[in-house]
Amino acid sequence: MDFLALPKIDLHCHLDGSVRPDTIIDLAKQYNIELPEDRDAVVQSLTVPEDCKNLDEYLACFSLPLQVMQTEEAIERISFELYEDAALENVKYLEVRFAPILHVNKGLSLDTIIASAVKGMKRAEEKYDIKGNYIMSVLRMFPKDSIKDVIDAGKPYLGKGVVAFDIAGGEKPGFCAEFPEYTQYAIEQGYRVTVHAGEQWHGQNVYDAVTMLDAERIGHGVHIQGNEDAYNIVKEKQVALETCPTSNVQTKCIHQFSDHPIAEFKKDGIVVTINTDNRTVSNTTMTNEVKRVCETFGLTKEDYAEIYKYSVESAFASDEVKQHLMGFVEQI
Ligand SMILES: O=c1[nH]cnc2c1ncn2[C@H]1C[C@H](O)[C@@H](CO)O1
Ligand SMILES: [Zn+2]
Repeated sequence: MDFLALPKIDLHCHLDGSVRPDTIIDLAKQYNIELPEDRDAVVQSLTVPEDCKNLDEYLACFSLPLQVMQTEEAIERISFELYEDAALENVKYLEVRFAPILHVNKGLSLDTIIASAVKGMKRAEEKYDIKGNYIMSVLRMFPKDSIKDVIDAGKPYLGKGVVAFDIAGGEKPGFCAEFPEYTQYAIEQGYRVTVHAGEQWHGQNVYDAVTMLDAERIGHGVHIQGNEDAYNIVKEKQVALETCPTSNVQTKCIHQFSDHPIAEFKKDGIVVTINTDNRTVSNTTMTNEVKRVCETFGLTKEDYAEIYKYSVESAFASDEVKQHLMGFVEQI
């Protein structure tokens, strides 16, 4: 298979984890933000170390990108460049997520932050054969008082570049109990819902995210393995798992790539998708993720076509866009 040429879909990609290192350097110089001593050191600070111990250490790599992403121009540019990078490797549809509340440090309003991200995406959609949507993330460890503000700020963009609500950040057992009020509010406003769960070993969080938070998709979800209730509900309800295999190895969600359950899940009728999570932090691309999954687990073109179709079906896109994306299946 020519993995670069294959049509691809990425449903789980963080904006702040997917910034080009050279853009960070450029913007940091412009804004007088202190940088590590040379380009290699910048790349090192943005990319997860080989011996990363857990998700919390992984999340430390977001500090520098977030420092530069505090102006309209920076957010618009980074959004455009992410869609451009994906388009150039034949990603036909990309859902990008980020937490608007992490971009208010220099006084931007939530509206300006969201508008800038959407504007960069629209500019790339005009230039390249790619379509996209944004997902508004909130962080589990942050104070809850701004969550509804984020949901309200994204509402005018629903169907115009924003589609869904997500809960991200470090994962603790039982976190879902704190969030039904917020996912319910998001659903009432017209958002779709996806939740990061079952990434740091807590399969029960996946069950809770589906039953308590009405999550339609789950970010990662790897740890349904070992939790019968979680496994069964994901299978029965055909909840799509947004798996991000390279990231899962780095955060120690799994031990090594060949231990990833994606192929086993697929064989058993679970809806699996292949995604990047963070192109820069995880030092990956969709081409790399699809190649590694297909080669490690001996997946055929037909297997990949099925996974591609799962991604189309579970995308938070309009029917028109889904139909357009289905048109690429024959290129697989
Ligand atoms: O894989 C992840 N799990 C949980 N949280 C994550 C992951 N990747 C990124 N994040 C967090 C850090 C970012 O600052 C935030 C919004 O994109 O989402
Ligand atoms: Zn993620």
